Amino acid sequence: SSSSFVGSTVCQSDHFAYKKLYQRGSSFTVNGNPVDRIHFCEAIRIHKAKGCVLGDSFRDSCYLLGRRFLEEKHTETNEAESKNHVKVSLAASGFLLFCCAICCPCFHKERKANTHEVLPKESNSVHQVSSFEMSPSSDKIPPSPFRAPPSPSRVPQSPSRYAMSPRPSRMGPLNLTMSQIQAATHNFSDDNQIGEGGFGIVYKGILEDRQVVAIKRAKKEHFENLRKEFKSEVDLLSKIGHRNLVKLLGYVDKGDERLIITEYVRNGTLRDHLDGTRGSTLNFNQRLEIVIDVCHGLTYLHSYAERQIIHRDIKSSNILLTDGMRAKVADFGFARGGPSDSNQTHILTQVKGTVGYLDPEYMRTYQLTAKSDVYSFGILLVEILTGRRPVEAKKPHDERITVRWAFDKYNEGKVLELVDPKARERVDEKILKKMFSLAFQCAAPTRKERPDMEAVGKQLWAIRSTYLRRSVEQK
Ligand SMILES: Nc1ncnc2c1ncn2[C@@H]1O[C@H](COP(=O)(O)OP(=O)(O)OP(=O)(O)O)[C@@H](O)[C@H]1O
Repeated sequence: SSSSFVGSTVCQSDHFAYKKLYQRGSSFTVNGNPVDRIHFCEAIRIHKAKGCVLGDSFRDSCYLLGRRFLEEKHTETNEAESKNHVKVSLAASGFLLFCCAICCPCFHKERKANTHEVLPKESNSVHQVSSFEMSPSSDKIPPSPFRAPPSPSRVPQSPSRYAMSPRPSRMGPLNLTMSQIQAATHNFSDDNQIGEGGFGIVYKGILEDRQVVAIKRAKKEHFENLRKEFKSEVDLLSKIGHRNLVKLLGYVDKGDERLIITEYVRNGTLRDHLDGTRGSTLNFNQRLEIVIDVCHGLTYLHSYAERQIIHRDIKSSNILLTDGMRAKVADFGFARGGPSDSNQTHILTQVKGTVGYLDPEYMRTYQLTAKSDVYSFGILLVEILTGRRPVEAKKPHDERITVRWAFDKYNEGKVLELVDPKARERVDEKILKKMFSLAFQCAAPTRKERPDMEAVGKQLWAIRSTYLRRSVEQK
C-alpha cells in the first residue's frame, strides 16, 4: 500500500487521525478534514490540556515540530480553540448507514433461519446482491489443501503469540467416506448436533482413531445457493494454519452431501460466555486475552496468509473458545481473498456479513478491504467490554446501537458505566478508556481512519502490559 497508518484517536467529540505517507511525509485529519500539522497539534494540545489521554504516536508526531509544542505551550485561547476545534459526531454518516442497515428491508436475513440450542439466533445476516457486482480479483484459490508453511519472511516476529499452530496431525485432508462420517456422528443423530447456522447443521463426530471433529452438513434446500459458499470456506480454510483460526480437516462434496470437517472447539462461542450460558462469565483478563487472540487470527489472515483473506463475518458467535479460554475464529463461509494486485486498494463485491458488525463504508460503496474486518472487530471489542450485542432492540432508544451508546457515554466521561455488570472485576478507568478508544478507532466511519490489525495488536499489547503491571501492583 502507498501509505502506512500510524494513529487515530477520539478525544471528547473529536476524532484525530495521523497518517505517515510512504516517502511523502505525514497527513493529519481532524474529524475527517485534512489539516496541517500545526493546527493538528494545536487541537491535540487543547484536548490534552482538557485531560484527554493521547497515544504515544500522537505525542511523537507533534514532538517532531519541537519537543516543547505539546508540553510547554500552556496558553489556551478561545480563538485557537474555535479555529482548530472542528466538531464531529463520530460516524455521523456511518451510524446513519448502520441504522439503515437495521431498518432497510433489503438488509434482511437470508443466510440464517434457525436457532442454536443455547443462543437464540438473531435475524441479522446479510446477503445483499448488488446488480453491478464485479470482482476484479478472482475468488479462486488453488484448491490444494494444506499448503506449506509461509516463508519465514512472512511469519511475524513475536514467536509466542504469533506462532503457527502445531501442524495438523494429518498432512492431508481426511479422506473420509460417508459411512465413516455416519459412524462418527451416529448417523447424524440429534444427540450429536452441536449447533445450527445458515449453512446447515453442525455435528460433533468421533472418528475411528478417537479424534473429535465438528462436521458441518449443508442443508439440502440450500444446496445450489450454498455451493459457492461451501467452496469458499473449503478453499480458504484449507490454506491456513494458525492457533487462533479453526482448522479445516477435510471435506466431502459428493452426490447430495456437502460436509466440512473442522477441528472441534469444545467450549462454546464467545457469545455463549458473554450471556453466561456456560456457567461463570468472563473476567476482564479473559476478555482481554480473547480480543488479543482474535486480533492475532485476523492479523494472520490479513498480513501473513499466502494470500490476504478477509473474513467478512467477525462476530461473537463466530468466535469459539477452548477449555483454556483461548479464542479461535470460525466460519469462513463469507471469507474472500483480498486484492491480488498491489495496485488494487479494494475489491468490489456484494455486501455480506451480519448487521450490526457491517462496515458502513463497504455497505455504501461495495468496496471491500481488510478494514471491513477491522470495523467488525471494533464492534466486537465494544461487545466484549459491555456484554451487549451490537444491536439491542429492546433497550431504550438511545441505547439500541451499542457502539453509539458507548461512544456517547465515553465522551461524557462515564466509561465505568459501560462495563459489563457481569464482569467480576473492577478495572482501572484509564485501561478501560484505552480499550474503548481503540474500539472507536477500529469502528471509525471510513477505512482510512481505522488502524490495521497489526497496529491494533500493538495497542492491545501495550494495554495488556499496563493491565498486568497494575494487577501486580494491587496485590
Ligand atoms: N468447530 C466447531 N467446534 C465446536 N462447535 C462448533 C464448531 N463450529 C460450529 N460450532 C457450533 O455450531 C454453531 C453453528 O455454527 P455455524 O458456523 O454453522 O453457524 P453460525 O456461525 O452460528 O451462523 P452463520 O454461519 O449462519 O453465521 C456455532 O454457534 C457453534 O456453537
